[in-house]
Amino acid sequence: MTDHSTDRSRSPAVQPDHDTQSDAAGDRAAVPDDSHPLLEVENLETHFPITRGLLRREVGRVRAVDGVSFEIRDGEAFGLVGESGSGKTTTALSALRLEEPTGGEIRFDGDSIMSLSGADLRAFRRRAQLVVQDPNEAFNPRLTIGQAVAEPLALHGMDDADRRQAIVTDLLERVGLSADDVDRYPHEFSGGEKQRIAIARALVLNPDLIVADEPTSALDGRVQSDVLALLDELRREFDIAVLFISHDIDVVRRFCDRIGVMYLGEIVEQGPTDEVLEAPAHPYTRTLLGSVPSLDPSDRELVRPLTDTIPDPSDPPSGCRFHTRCPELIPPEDVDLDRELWQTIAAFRFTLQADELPAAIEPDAGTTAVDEATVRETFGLPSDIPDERVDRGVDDAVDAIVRGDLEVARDRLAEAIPTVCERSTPSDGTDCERPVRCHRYDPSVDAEPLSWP
Ligand SMILES: Nc1ncnc2c1ncn2[C@@H]1O[C@H](COP(=O)(O)OP(=O)(O)OP(=O)(O)O)[C@@H](O)[C@H]1O
Repeated sequence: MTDHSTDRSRSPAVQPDHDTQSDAAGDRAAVPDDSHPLLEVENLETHFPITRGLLRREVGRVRAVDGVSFEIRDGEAFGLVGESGSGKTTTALSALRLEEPTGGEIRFDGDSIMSLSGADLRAFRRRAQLVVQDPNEAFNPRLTIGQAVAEPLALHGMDDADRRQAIVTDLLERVGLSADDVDRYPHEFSGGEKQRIAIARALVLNPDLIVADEPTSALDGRVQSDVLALLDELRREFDIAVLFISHDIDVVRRFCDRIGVMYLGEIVEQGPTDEVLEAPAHPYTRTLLGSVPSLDPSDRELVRPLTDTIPDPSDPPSGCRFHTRCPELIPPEDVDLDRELWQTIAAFRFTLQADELPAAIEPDAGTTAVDEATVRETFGLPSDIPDERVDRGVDDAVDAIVRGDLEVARDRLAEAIPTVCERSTPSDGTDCERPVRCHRYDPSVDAEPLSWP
């Protein structure tokens, strides 16, 4: 692998131009589209085996990351956003080979890092640094922060102690601490200060890429904002690319040039931050935002998933992984119900499937058997549905619930309302100007793409 770090004149000891702005939002055009791809992730897969017994026989796999592709250009901030468990951290750790990918390809500065080892892997790690969520994890309590920040320099062969000291004090001042702090210990600093020191430590080897995994989520509001502004300022000063992990859309909005939205191990939508957040195309992105943006804030349409249960990544739903929660689930071609009724019936089906049973109809909750009226009322189901097949399926399912046979209820609904979203796996659709993994953007599927005001 070629080491370009010496080509670059952004050693921490060099004074860069301080005339930068701390809020990323105003300066997104700073990364030209044709700039160099620094990190290329292609079809990345990281599965964790689930084992049983003394012989640790493999009985399944957690598909934490399952076919993820993105790239980050020089100096660009790319964010991964999604609910807890969607695979953001595993993607970030895999990109650094701190977690071993089980498939796919990762290139850094044009070279594959998949089979690096020994000195080559160390050289790569020098250029790609990690900042973790909890700054307490980042420090050995027995080392002063001066020693902690200098440690990577010594490990990578800088023997000159005076030079190390000069770089460390310079960096500490840049992150808002004082040169006098070098002899103090981690416990003497607040959480926000420790995260600043962790950032100084990540910068000390003059990296090209920083992977920041929820770097501010352990901090309070104001401190969070200051640390974020610092990270943003430094990445611009030193022209560092950042892979930024967060479940907080507002943080990502402020910091990232482009984002990828993750759900159950996949990126379902990616593109420039403003475009994705102002015109979210994937139904999952809309549920993450909680509403569809509108020019008139009083006209915002609230968007909620059909069910709250995130499926198990060791057994993800077939077809589109979001289909069990998707408010835009595509009805069968021959079914023509109004949108609200269709959503009610789909929510009925997937609530039963997820075992999210409301207390009123839990089979073992009450002393009296549940009756049909209660089931219909609980799920908001009308007594008559203007589609014969769906009406019969819902009737059968309601009867089965009254008998306490949930298995039959689930089967009847699955038969009555099949959907392409469950049957086939979406590719990144072509009816949208950016990659969106949803059947609604597949021209061969009979369904309207989503629009926004
Ligand atoms: N070492 C591991 N062994 C088995 N399963 C794992 C391991 N690490 C992560 N997982 C599982 O992989 C899935 C993705 O986890 P990951 O931490 O990457 O998600 P995340 O989006 O970063 O969530 P969070 O925001 O909660 O950290 C989860 O189901 C998690 O339980």
